[in-house]
Amino acid sequence: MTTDAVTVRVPGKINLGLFVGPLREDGYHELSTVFHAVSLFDHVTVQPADDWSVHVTGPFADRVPTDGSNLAMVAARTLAARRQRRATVPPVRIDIDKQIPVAGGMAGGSADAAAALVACRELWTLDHIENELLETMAASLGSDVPFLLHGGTAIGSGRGEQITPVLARGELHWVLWAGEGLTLSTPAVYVELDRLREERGTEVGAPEPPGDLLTALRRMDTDAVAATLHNDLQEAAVSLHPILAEVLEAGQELGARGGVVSGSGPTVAFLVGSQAQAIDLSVGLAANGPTGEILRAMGPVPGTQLVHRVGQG
Ligand SMILES: C[C@@](CO)(OP(=O)(O)O)[C@H](O)COP(=O)(O)OP(=O)(O)OC[C@H]1O[C@@H](n2ccc(N)nc2=O)[C@H](O)[C@@H]1O
Ligand SMILES: Nc1ncnc2c1ncn2[C@@H]1O[C@H](COP(=O)(O)OP(=O)(O)O)[C@@H](O)[C@H]1O
Repeated sequence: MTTDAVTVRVPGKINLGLFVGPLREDGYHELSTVFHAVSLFDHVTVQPADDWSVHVTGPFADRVPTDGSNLAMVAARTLAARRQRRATVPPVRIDIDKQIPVAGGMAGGSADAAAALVACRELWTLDHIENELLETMAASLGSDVPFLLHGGTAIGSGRGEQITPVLARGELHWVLWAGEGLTLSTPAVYVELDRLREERGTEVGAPEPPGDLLTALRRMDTDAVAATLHNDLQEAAVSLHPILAEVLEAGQELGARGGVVSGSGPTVAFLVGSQAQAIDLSVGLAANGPTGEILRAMGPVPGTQLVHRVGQG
């Protein structure tokens, strides 16, 4: 049977803990982060075509590039280059249903790259490309990409690309605030953190995995998780977009157990105790908080998953 189209589902992520070490010589910062995949999913479909192309639909589609810079396209071509050592592969048309906010600190581009790797491996029946090699390719595409292959809750170390799964029972309920048209560039936020640290003369040591957060996750104690949410990039994100301080305050006043900027932001993630509380908080934020899109999600959820394969033959 030949496969005509493959669809893969992939989640966005938030960082429950993000501890940033010193700037390394290669331009990256040493990290210790706790990634958490949440139930906002992009769907990426690949099918053979005459030319390479990307087509994006969904609420955030107008903010996503459809040229060769789209990370799903970069990923597919990276895998094709690998395959071409053995045989040529036809170009693919890539369709992305984009539900993860763009340039929001939820790794939507990285998610699409991870999905494209898995979808094209299936489409091109590259069974000899094992998960380990796929992870190496994922890391070459971006520091967040290996986590999106795994999903769940996991520690990221190195520059974030080395993944160790974390035991986390049960579910966490989230309300996400994504500023309409508000974006932040990841490198710009890291640069701002370095600037703030230099201004203050802060000594920066090697980042450590956060023991208190990991214990709270093992017990799935929502209040303890809320109390240990932490992001070293938050002050840099707030410095670049001061409205984020108002968003964090509004969420707390409206009943969130805890709140944190996700990754480099500007998406803000609020933790609540149940689905009912998530509905209450999202209604409150929509009515009384700073203007933004309010989304609800739960985590942890799995990483890339094959959801559909259409074949003939
Ligand atoms: C901040 C985080 C937290 O999970 O996520 P986002 O908020 O972007 O989703 C990540 O560290 C982002 O990872 P990702 O978006 O994959 O970044 P990459 O493409 O690897 O790197 C883009 C740029 O970010 C900076 N960078 C990234 C990772 C890292 N550990 N140190 C860095 O200084 C570097 O300037 C690098 O050139
Ligand atoms: N498939 C994609 N989805 C989203 N953004 C993409 C994609 N491919 C490339 N980009 C670019 O990557 C930038 C960062 O997007 P994203 O991964 O959503 O944010 P973040 O790094 O904050 O998590 C966007 O501004 C966009 O120009």
